[in-house]
Amino acid sequence: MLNIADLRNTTYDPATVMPRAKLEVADASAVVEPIIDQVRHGGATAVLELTERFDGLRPQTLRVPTSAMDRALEELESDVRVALEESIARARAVHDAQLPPDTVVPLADGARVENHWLPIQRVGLYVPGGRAVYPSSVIMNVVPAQAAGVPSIAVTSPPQTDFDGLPHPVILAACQLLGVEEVYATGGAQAIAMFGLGADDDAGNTVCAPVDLITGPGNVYVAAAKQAFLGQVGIDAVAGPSEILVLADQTAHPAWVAADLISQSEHDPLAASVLVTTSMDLAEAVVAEIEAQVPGAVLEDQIREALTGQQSGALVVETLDEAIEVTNAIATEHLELQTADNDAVLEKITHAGAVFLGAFAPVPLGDYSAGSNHVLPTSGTARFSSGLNTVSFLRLQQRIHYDKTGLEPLSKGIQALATSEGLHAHADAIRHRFDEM
Ligand SMILES: NC(=O)c1ccc[n+]([C@@H]2O[C@H](COP(=O)([O-])OP(=O)(O)OC[C@H]3O[C@@H](n4cnc5c(N)ncnc54)[C@H](O)[C@@H]3O)[C@@H](O)[C@H]2O)c1
Ligand SMILES: N[C@H](CO)Cc1c[nH]c[nH+]1
Ligand SMILES: [Zn+2]
Repeated sequence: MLNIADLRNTTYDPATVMPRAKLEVADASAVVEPIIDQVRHGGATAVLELTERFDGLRPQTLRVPTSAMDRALEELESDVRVALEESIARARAVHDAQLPPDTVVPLADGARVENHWLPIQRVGLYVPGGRAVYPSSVIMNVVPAQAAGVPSIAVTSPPQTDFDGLPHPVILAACQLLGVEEVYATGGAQAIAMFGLGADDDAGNTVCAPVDLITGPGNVYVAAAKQAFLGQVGIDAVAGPSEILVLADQTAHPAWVAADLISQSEHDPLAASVLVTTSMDLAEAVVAEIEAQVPGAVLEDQIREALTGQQSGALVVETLDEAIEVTNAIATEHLELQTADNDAVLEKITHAGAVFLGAFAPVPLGDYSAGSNHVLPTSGTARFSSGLNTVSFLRLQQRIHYDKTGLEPLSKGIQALATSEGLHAHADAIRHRFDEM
């Protein structure tokens, strides 16, 4: 089911050896443009109509009523509650530690600059709910926003047929545990449009106020809609399907590697599961394990489609350095290191959204409870971006404090620079303060 490519004694390009699945974002953009337009003109009623069209059911109200939120928490199974609370506590510890300190930089007498971090004022957090529902993504979006001090947090997730057109009750309960009261029952591009534009009811009352930043993972329609708002509203990332790469040598445990590769493939038929190894014996054992573990899996069809796609496979290379080079070139969302000396390999890893070290740090640990964030850069964007974190919800404001003593020694130099740029009014603004014009 997982194809093995033997790259030993061959010439290959690490950058193209493992192509990603083709994501039809352009096609999805054509679908989402009219959806966004409809929300722009029709507000909350349009969001409800579109929800009915794409999710097959119309929520009674777009905003989830408080009574439903309370009920979800009351009815939450105790083992799930305990696990959510543990996951929240660990995520809080990690995300609170990401809060950068303000700094004051004295530069000369009467001259200092301060670096001051400000929270984004209002954020809209998307929690997927199509093929699967993701209460864990509530935690991964809300906790960093709260760590950053965001005062206004709204969450949205698609309505579920089995739950009266409300988002999944565990999603609502997770919101309750986190103290988030503003929750909407809509998904897809219409949810992103609601956040980006705001939505009023037919009488002109605000149902959802527009947000300053939209974060959270989602399918290709969610990604295309986020892309459409780029530049108008902050966007964390335009996410692609989930990805795992396991870099392993002969010391790895084949059944566990196989299970980890299968785990991420159940997210999406386009999910990427890749093994990069120096051991043909391991590659063959992992493939045999996959053949044994997949039949009968709950999401077997989806798993098979993902594992047999061009984006998934096992690559056998000659040396550990080659394995590291291929891994860095792929720049995967999740990287597992399962080698005899993971710390030495880690030193050479430059590109990966998050790195999981050793046999007892599998990706599902990070998906739920490690404390790290599971909203991570996909599609090779780990080359230039980070996973969702506390700083994603902050803006750096530089505060410039100069008095006359501070400005005077720079006066002539600024005038010279401004004149060299042909910007004489800039020079004059300085000159006015020290010379008669
Ligand atoms: N990176 C992460 O942290 C992370 C976490 C969880 C999930 N994910 C990924 O998020 C994705 C979730 O996708 P999903 O589909 O399950 O849920 P989703 O909530 O992203 O999308 C469901 C919505 O898509 C809309 N939709 C469906 N078909 C449509 C169509 N033909 N035209 C217009 N709109 C349509 C519907 O409105 C529906 O509510 C998966 O790819 C998963 O791998 C990523
Ligand atoms: N692996 C996903 C991110 O790619 C996150 C997730 C949530 N629940 C389970 N998994
Ligand atoms: Zn996962």
